[in-house]
Formats: sequence, structure tokens, C-alpha cells
Amino acid sequence: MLHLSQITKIYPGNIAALQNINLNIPKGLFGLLGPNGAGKSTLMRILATLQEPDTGSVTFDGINLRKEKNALRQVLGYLPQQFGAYPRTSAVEMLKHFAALKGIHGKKREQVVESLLVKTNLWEARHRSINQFSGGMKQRYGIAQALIGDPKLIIVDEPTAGLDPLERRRFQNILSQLGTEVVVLLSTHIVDDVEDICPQLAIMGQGKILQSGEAKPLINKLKGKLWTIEIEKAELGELQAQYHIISTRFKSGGLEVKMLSDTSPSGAVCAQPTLEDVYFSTLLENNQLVAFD
Ligand SMILES: Nc1ncnc2c1ncn2[C@@H]1O[C@H](COP(=O)(O)OP(=O)(O)OP(=O)(O)O)[C@@H](O)[C@H]1O
Repeated sequence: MLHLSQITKIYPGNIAALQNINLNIPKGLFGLLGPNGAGKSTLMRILATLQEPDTGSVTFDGINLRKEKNALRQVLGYLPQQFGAYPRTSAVEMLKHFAALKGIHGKKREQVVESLLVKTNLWEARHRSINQFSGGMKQRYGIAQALIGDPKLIIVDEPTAGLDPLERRRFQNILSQLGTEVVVLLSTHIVDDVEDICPQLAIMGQGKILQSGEAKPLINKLKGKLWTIEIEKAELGELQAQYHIISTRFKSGGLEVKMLSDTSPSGAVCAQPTLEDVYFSTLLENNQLVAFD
């Protein structure tokens, strides 16, 4: 269990990146969802021991992050948002190198590297240099590297951004499999990633946790309160004055609008809520949804 208590981080210029973050994250895949600038990467870097919070505490299975950094690093696997430059060295040689740095040698090292290459579907490409890999292969290499040493806490920061649907699914499958064994924290602004694979999640905005829990009950809370209506674009202002609009989408010349209401708005149809609706309605409730036009 990963336990975060009252984590705060203020950057120079009084930018409150994290404000009193409290979270309990159990074994499995946990999605941290939030718009750009919400504070996700700052939180990920703190959990990866790369940055100090101003206040608060983090413990993982009894290890205190601020007092026992090295102990936490022993059980940590981190895939950052930006990997930096990719080496010209082959994937297999790089993994061997990082395994050696983690104190894994000899036959054991061969076995670990082989199993990671197979797990991430890179066995066939193992002798190619990483800088020639596609975006998806680079991400899979990144997770292979993060998995050296059997981490018990895996942190991945926006891993599927820019991946094509097949690569995204491959990556999701790798994470899902890991989630059956250890704590995997997935930070993303892609709602579908969380909906597809994370049983639990938190929604962040402007440095705060706005909502957290199991996906299904959060979705069910919107049942009977979510409505869709198709209108002309010019009618949007009037509707906005009357209802809480959470999203709009152009559809066959008109505009499909989703809105929240306890009673049935005239001409609207009751809609089946999704995690995306939970996400938008949470941002709306917290005045963090940009106005529609
Ligand atoms: N080194 C820094 N110095 C000053 N401000 C920073 C620094 N890093 C991040 N910020 C600010 O802190 C806030 C949170 O940024 P952070 O990168 O953690 O958010 P994020 O949710 O990961 O966003 P994104 O999805 O765009 O990466 C933003 O307002 C950002 O501009």
C-alpha cells in the first residue's frame, strides 16, 4: 500500500503545484487523471524520489520515502514522461548494463534481461539500437528498464501519449498484467487509458485531489442525472444559462451537448454515463472546466 499524507509543493513564484494531497493506493492499477498543469508530474517525481515535497509524508509498505530514499529506490520502477536521448546501443546491451547497475550479474542477468524483452514484446528487436525504435517500442523499452530488479511500486507518467492504437493496447496489456502483482500508478490526461485498465483512480486539478475511488461507483453516481441534446450552435448560450454543461461535440451539422440536471430538460435524452463524464463533471464542480464556445 502506498500512503500519501498532506503532500504540498510550492514552486518559486508561488505556484502551488500540490496542495495537501492525501491518497491511499492499494495493489493494482491506479489511474491519476488530470488536465495539463494539474500537478501529476510533480507528484510522480516526488514519489520517484527525484524531488522533495515541501511538507507531508509518503510511505510504501512501511518504508518512509523522505527518511529511507535508498530503501524505496530498491523497490521502485519509474518510467518518466520524457526519457531524454535514446542511446545508439542495442536494447539487450542497455538492459544488461542497467541490470548490472542494480547488482544483477552472470546467468541471473541473462535470465532477467531475456524475460523482460519477452514480456515487453521486444525479443525480436533486441539487437537493434534504441534510437531507431518506433515511439511505441521506445515506451516498451522504457518499461522493461523500469522493471529491472522486480519493483513493487511502478510509476508511469503519461506512457501512452503519442502511441498508435495497437501500441497503446500493447502497453495497456503490459500494465494490466503488472497490476495483478504490484502497485502501479499511472498518470495520464487520457481518460480512456484509465477507463480501460484502472479499477481505481483519482482526478487531480490545480494541485488538488478533486475526486478519488473506484471507477464504477463514481460513474454510477451520474446515472439519471446526465442528459444529451442535439442543438444548433447558436442555441448553446441559452442552454448554458440554464444547465450545467459538461461537454459539447459537433455532430452531423449540429452540436451534441451533454449536461447535468436532476430533472429532465426539455427535448433531452437520458444518457449512460462514462468515466469521461465523471472527469468533466468533476472539473465543472470545481470550477476547472474551461467555458465552451
Ligand atoms: N520546475 C518548475 N518550476 C516552476 N513551476 C513548475 C515547475 N514544474 C512544474 N511547474 C508548474 O507546476 C504546475 C504543475 O505542473 P506539472 O508538470 O506537475 O503538471 P502535470 O499535471 O504533470 O501537467 P502535464 O500533463 O502538462 O505534464 C504547473 O502550473 C507547472 O507550470
